[in-house]
Amino acid sequence: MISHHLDTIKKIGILGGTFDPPHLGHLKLATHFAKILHLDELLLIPSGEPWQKESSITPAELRFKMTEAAGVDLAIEFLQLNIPTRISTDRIEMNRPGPSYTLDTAKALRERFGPQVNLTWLMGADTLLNLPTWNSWDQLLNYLNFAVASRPHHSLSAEISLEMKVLLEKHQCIDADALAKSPFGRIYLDNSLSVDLSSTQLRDQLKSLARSTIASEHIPSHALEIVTNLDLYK
Ligand SMILES: Nc1ncnc2c1ncn2[C@@H]1O[C@H](COP(=O)(O)OP(=O)(O)OP(=O)(O)O)[C@@H](O)[C@H]1O
Ligand SMILES: O=C(O)c1ccc[n+]([C@@H]2O[C@H](COP(=O)([O-])O)[C@@H](O)[C@H]2O)c1
Repeated sequence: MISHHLDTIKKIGILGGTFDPPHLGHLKLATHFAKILHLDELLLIPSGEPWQKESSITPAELRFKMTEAAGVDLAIEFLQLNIPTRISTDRIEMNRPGPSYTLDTAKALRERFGPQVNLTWLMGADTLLNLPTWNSWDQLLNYLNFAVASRPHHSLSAEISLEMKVLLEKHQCIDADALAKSPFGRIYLDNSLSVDLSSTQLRDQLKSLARSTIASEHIPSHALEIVTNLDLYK
């Protein structure tokens, strides 16, 4: 009876990022969590004003277009893998003026979807390590769960701060199912991903002569079309 009720709770995953540009690391993260968390929906949310990034980032509208295009590649992958999660790219942070604070987004999504749904913010290990620098970070778990994927060069065990240890002691759950049962307030650490890719590395590679060969292996094809057509990152 109880488990039947829990199975009917809607599960929404959120992948926020600068996406400058989107890459296969983002797609693998999304695919992995869509599968193991049995997500009904996945929102890709390009940050409007990523206040911790350099000022030289690509304009938000172009990053949105690339993210939306990457969403098409992701949808094709989901179809091939029989993952029923619906994907959308959301303007919520682009429509809000000022620095993009995740807490504002979390509150707005909670309003939009209601108190019952499972809202889970997907992230790589680097993001969890950086969390204590975010605006009002200690309030985020009142609205969201966190699903955290391992990422090369960002070791949680080696780099974790004392405040993050305290947070994990209080909120960490043992498996993906436990997280899926709670609308907010849980952290699940997952060790199965190891994708050695970053947007920074790709932007550097796109400046080089071997631009097209390198990029096509690591940037989803519809997003790469925009990069190529607009000659981005040269
Ligand atoms: N290779 C990866 N493995 C696991 N998580 C990743 C990977 N790449 C990005 N992510 C996660 O995706 C989210 C959005 O990342 P973002 O758009 O900043 O990409 P990035 O590659 O980290 O960019 P940059 O190199 O510009 O910092 C973050 O939570 C980040 O941890
Ligand atoms: O809320 C904050 O202060 C905050 C600070 C840094 C990053 N974030 C969010 O974290 C997500 C990943 O960020 P980034 O910088 O790795 O692209 C993205 O959705 C950002 O808006 C949020």
